[in-house]
Amino acid sequence: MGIAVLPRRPLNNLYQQVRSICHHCSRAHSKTSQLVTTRRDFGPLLSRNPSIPKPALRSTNCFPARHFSTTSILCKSSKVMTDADIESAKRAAAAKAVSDWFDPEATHVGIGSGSTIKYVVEAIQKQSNNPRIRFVPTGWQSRQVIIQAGLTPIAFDSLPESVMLDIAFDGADEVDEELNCIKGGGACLFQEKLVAERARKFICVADYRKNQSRLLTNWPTIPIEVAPIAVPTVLRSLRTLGSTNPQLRTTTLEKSGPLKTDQDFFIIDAPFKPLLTARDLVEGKGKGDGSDGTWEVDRLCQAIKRLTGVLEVGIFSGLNGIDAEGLREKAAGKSVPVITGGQKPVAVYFGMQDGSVQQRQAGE
Ligand SMILES: O=C[C@H](O)[C@H](O)[C@H](O)COP(=O)(O)O
Repeated sequence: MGIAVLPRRPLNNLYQQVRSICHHCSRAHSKTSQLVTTRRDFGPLLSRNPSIPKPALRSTNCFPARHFSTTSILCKSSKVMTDADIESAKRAAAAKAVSDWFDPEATHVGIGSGSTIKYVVEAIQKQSNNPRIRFVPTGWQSRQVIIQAGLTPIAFDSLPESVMLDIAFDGADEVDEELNCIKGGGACLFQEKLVAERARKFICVADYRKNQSRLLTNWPTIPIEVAPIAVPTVLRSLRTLGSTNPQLRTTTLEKSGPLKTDQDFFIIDAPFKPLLTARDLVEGKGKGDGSDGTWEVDRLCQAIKRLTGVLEVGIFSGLNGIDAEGLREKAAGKSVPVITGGQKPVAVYFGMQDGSVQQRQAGE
């Protein structure tokens, strides 16, 4: 099941905006369709909607369901998905991704953050007990997952200059058909981008809810990591770029104030209209530079990144590891800047509702 929200309306009006679409039949549900929801996912966003009630069966037309992990929508033609089903989907995708891409003889492996990555580490553990592999975490939680699995972490800034990671695995909040990703739903994005760019190949693992043709279809906002002192300026600038209601992310405990990242920075969540792909630009579906209200993924990422006070943007776009390697080979021996790996995954694995795993590779 997926939830779509009418674009360009303030987040606090979501009660009026939500409509639901069945991933299985791709039709909007009637007003009598019901959801079972849980507060487990999207926690940071809940703080902006303190009046959100406890998990319950509710009518889809009065519930901000896209800010929750939707565990079932009672549609005749669709499988009812429980939390356990979604976790199984993540585990299946992780197992397949690791089996296809993890080399037990690797020396350095990047490990992302979030709820899916623990299944990746679980699958790695089953495949290898090679003590020589060093695992590079992307934040505090990621490091804990590595340590608890009995694997050996190495800090990103301890990597020898010449070392590139053999591979990096990570999750995503949404992936489009060109494999651009939104990341940072769990407030990790800066270190994830460092690690993805340092890897020869980045492999993304997610469940079916993240599989969308365009970014900002189901996931509502772009997470942006910002220096605390710059928050008001960046919020203003984001509005001029076309984000209707960018919000500083707070913790679920209101008195704790803004949520802090691993760098002690803040996160702004900025909604935009669904983003164009590079192909959309070629097909003339919009200018993609904000001037006509449309943004192409990579251009929006660059425009936000240029704002003073922004540490990093939760859009992973541009080159992937294979593209970057091609450029490195072309540049060999020439005095050009070092080209690191790409931000985009070379392959994405989605755990599907029916228990299967759908794989999408760059260039398909
Ligand atoms: O900030 C968190 C990271 O970008 C995660 O990789 C992303 O939010 C996906 O997380 P999950 O695997 O929990 O869906």
